Amino acid sequence: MRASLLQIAVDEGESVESRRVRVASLVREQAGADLVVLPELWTTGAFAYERFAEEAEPLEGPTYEAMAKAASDAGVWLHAGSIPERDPEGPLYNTSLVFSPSGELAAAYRKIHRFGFDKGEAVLMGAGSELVTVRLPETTLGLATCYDLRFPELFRGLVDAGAETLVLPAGWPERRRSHWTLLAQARAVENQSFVLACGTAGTHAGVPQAGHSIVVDPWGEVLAEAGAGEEILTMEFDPAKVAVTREQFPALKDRVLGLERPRGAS
Ligand SMILES: NC(=O)CCC(=O)C(=O)O
Repeated sequence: MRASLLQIAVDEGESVESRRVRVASLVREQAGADLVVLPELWTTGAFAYERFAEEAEPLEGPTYEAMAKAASDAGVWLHAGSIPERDPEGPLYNTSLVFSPSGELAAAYRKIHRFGFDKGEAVLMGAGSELVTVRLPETTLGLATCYDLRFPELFRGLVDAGAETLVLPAGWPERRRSHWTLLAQARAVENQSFVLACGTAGTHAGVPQAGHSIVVDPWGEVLAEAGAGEEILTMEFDPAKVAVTREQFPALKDRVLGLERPRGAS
């Protein structure tokens, strides 16, 4: 499979509308790829908390429309990163959208773990509660977003639901870049899955972004890694490697579920 990760620069000097048009055009240029991946909240920036409400869109809003069309124009599966979604009957959500090559919505995933502890996304957005997988002809995608990377149980749930390729849009800061690389490799090794993690470049809300989008194979080898700036990371990977790795080193079969708490713990 050929995948292109579009590591978009999110800077305040560019309006949301211009960036949307620019990104749609970059997606169109990926015709011939099987899968194109965009970062988290690339319209506003993942740390631009004060912009979430003003730029929030209904699920089928302007970003949805532009990305559905770009996916069908390019004839690619498109993980369109995430948008600040305005649910008419609820809070905002950090929602990822996946489109088929004909521009149909194949899946929407509301980020489960919100970042910020007692501020930012954690208080401004609602939490998703559903694991989401997407069947492509060559592999099954498991969806997660940015801070989710720190929660291995989510990825185990995705693997139990059939995921072989874990796709993670992010807006990860430069400050914690070492965690990004380490955790992407850990999720790949422990789940014997590909990890495609696409971050942003640039600086928004005063937070320099790490970039360094990364593709890791089920053995934990880094197949491709971007630099810090805006970049299109294109690479080929063989989805059959998941089954081979799981068969030759069947550690997933040795899981022990339902371990008891230590005696005396409440
Ligand atoms: N947008 C995010 O989820 C940021 C996550 C992050 O900075 C971290 O986990 O560290």
